[in-house]
Amino acid sequence: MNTTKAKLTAMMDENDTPPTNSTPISADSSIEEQPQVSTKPEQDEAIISDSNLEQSNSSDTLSEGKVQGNTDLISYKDALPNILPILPVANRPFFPHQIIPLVVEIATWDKTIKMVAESAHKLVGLVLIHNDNLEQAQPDNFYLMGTACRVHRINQVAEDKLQIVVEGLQRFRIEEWVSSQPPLVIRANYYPETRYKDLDELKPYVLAIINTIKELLPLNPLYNEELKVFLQRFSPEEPSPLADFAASLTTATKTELQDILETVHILKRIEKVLLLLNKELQQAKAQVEIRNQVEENMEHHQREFFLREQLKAIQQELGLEKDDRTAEIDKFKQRLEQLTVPEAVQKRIDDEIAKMSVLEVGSAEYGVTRNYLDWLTLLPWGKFSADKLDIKLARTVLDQDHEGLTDVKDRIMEFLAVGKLKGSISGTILLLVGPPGVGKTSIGRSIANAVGRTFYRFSVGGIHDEAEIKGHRRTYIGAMPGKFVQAMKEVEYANPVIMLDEVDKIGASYHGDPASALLEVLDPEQNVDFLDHYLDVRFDLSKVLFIGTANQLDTIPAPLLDRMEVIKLSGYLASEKLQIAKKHLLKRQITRSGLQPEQIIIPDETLAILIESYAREAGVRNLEKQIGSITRKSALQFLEGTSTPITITPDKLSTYLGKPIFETEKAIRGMGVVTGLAWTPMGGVTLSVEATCIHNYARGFKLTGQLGDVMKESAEIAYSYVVSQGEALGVNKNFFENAFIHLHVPAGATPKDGPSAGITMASALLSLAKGQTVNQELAMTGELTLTGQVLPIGGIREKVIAARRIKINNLILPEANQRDFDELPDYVREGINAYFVKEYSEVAKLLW
Ligand SMILES: Nc1ncnc2c1ncn2[C@@H]1O[C@H](COP(=O)(O)OP(=O)(O)OP(=O)(O)O)[C@@H](O)[C@H]1O
Repeated sequence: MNTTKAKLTAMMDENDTPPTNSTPISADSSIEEQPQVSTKPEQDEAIISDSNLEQSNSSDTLSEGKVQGNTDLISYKDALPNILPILPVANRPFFPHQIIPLVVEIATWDKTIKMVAESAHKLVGLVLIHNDNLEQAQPDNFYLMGTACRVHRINQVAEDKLQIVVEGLQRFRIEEWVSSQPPLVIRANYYPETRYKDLDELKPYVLAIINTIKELLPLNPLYNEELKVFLQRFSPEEPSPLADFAASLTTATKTELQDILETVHILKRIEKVLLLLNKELQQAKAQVEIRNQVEENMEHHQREFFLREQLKAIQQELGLEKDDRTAEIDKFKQRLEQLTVPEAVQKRIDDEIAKMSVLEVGSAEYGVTRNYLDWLTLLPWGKFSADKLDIKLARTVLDQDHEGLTDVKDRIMEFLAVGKLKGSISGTILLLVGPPGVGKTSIGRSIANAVGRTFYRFSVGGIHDEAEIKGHRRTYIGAMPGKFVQAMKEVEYANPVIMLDEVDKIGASYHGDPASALLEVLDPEQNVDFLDHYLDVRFDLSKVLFIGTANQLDTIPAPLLDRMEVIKLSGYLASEKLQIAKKHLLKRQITRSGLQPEQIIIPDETLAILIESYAREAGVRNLEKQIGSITRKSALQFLEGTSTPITITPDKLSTYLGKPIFETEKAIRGMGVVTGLAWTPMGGVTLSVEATCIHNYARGFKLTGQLGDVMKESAEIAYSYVVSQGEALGVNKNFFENAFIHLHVPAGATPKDGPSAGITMASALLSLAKGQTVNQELAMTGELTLTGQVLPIGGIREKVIAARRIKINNLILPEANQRDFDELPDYVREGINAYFVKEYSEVAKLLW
């Protein structure tokens, strides 16, 4: 033995105790790093020869190993020494049939290995310990039964480790401790291996073991190797090694295995081993089943994956659809190529695409993400149409589309001119105010045409929920962006003309305040960074030209109105309507009915009567409808056989349109009746204020006609004024003493309000009190104060037009409104005698 090795002592590495690396389940790993052991130790490497074994004390052997009955006992040939050095093994006992490489710690076991190496028999006992701590291998820690082994080879495998190859020979019991400190030495009592020849009793058991091992073989391929090694050394009919071998194959616990080692009685041992083997078989089968299931699942997934990949490849090859997700994502990416997306938005899009690539197709969240990406990529980020800003062209477009409206067109041209100088027409919010059908929408459309922008129109009237403007958060089911983002998607450019209809009818409710949300959208300070709740990224609305329309200003929230540039359209005179009808409406309706212009003639005279009797409102929408009825009916006549052009003379109007809707409007005349002028969102109207004395028993004053608070107060002021100033105005001193007066403003079903009928009501009372009918063809408007001052009122243009309609040419107007009147176009003022008054006394003089 060389010096190094002589110095070495051996111990069992704590990881080395399981039988071989073929053990089905082993808690240790280092064993697998051990070299494979050949069944026959190689002589040239052997350090210890197996010759010259000492004779054992055969008288010490126990008879437990003998099977009772007609057993032909053959003792194991080797005689073994009484005094034996031992090494501890952890985790599993070592069985007599096994050959195994063990690694031992030099520091602890060098003396033991030296002792073995220097002995003639080269034997060592391997004994299982209770606590598996090889460093604390004290006598009381050892089980009592172990296996005597021959050491075949010793190799140094590391600085501090030796490997020894051992072959199990015989069971022994520790009889006595000779040395309880390393090297540990005991006196052994052996249980020699016995051959049980022709023992019929054992045969079925042996067969049972063999069959169970056979069953185990296909379940765990590692058993094959073990079995091969075993069969090279033993006949399968030798029950004792077979039982030990079978036990060593199992994954039974340490104590179960030690129990097998300690059961010397062969039949009992075989029974115990069979139990362990069966348990092992069940476990192995269960494991195989689980493995099969897992494999099956994996195969299923793999197959699916494989097929999907193949399908994708084929589709791509054929240029067919890609899978939905890839196709969608590609679509989004393609859209982005045309756009200039802000960085923050691009980041959001990237994040969402990444999310979409991992979500399960068909899951709710996938749908939400896809919709969101759809919106994000459909908006016209950085996409603008070029403004024309050609002033001449704009004028031409406006003139082509609209008759009259000179002042409105002028305002718009001014606006465009400023835009041209500034280089941008955005930032201003126009508001077109006027009665229905006067051309607000069509003016807006013409502006868009003139500057070459896309036009989008929607009504904000009746919006009660802020979310309609700013969108719902994506967490809502069915969430949508607000109207403005929807509009942007629709128009495909980030600088359209957006027309907001019915700004005066925007509502407020418990769902937030739509008016302030609208303000946020319109305000140039805020709309650069407009944040829609759904979109959740900012969109620049500052390049949009917003045009609002409304019938009146009163109901528009002040902060909103403040930011708007108001352009008023005040309804048309009959003469204007005639021109509009001739130049625009008639042509349009003839084309729509499929007629040729020469097939139908509607003379001016007929149009004038049509306007007077069927379409008297401020706008021209109803006029257009009536013309449409005539052209459609004419078209039918052509289809029914008429071949000559149809001329619609005035007398034929009732055949086409039925009875006239309006009787010729005349001012009602009489004592206590005075014609007033009023403004309504539908245009100007005339109204006759009536006063009468119900009785003379008691003084009193009564009002009817659906009057609002302001108008009621205005009536009371008129009454107080006339009563208090009665004498000065020429009223009989006692007239009001006992008179119960009733003042009524027709039409009784129409709600009215405002102070502008003050002088009219006072005049009605005065007429009644004086018993004098007022001058014919006189109409008036003006607010009255208690001291008789006449204050200015609004809607002069509408009121003048209304007066003209009923052919009243003498008007009494507040002096403060003279400028408004003077600014009216000549054709509106034509033939009107306006009397401007400052005090009621002046009115009184004009009445008779
Ligand atoms: N001055 C005009 N010249 C030519 N056509 C006109 C003129 N004014 C109105 N029209 C025509 O009358 C019809 C009604 O006009 P439009 O729809 O613009 O009215 P509106 O003021 O927007 O009404 P509403 O307030 O009800 O929406 C349209 O067909 C329009 O072209």
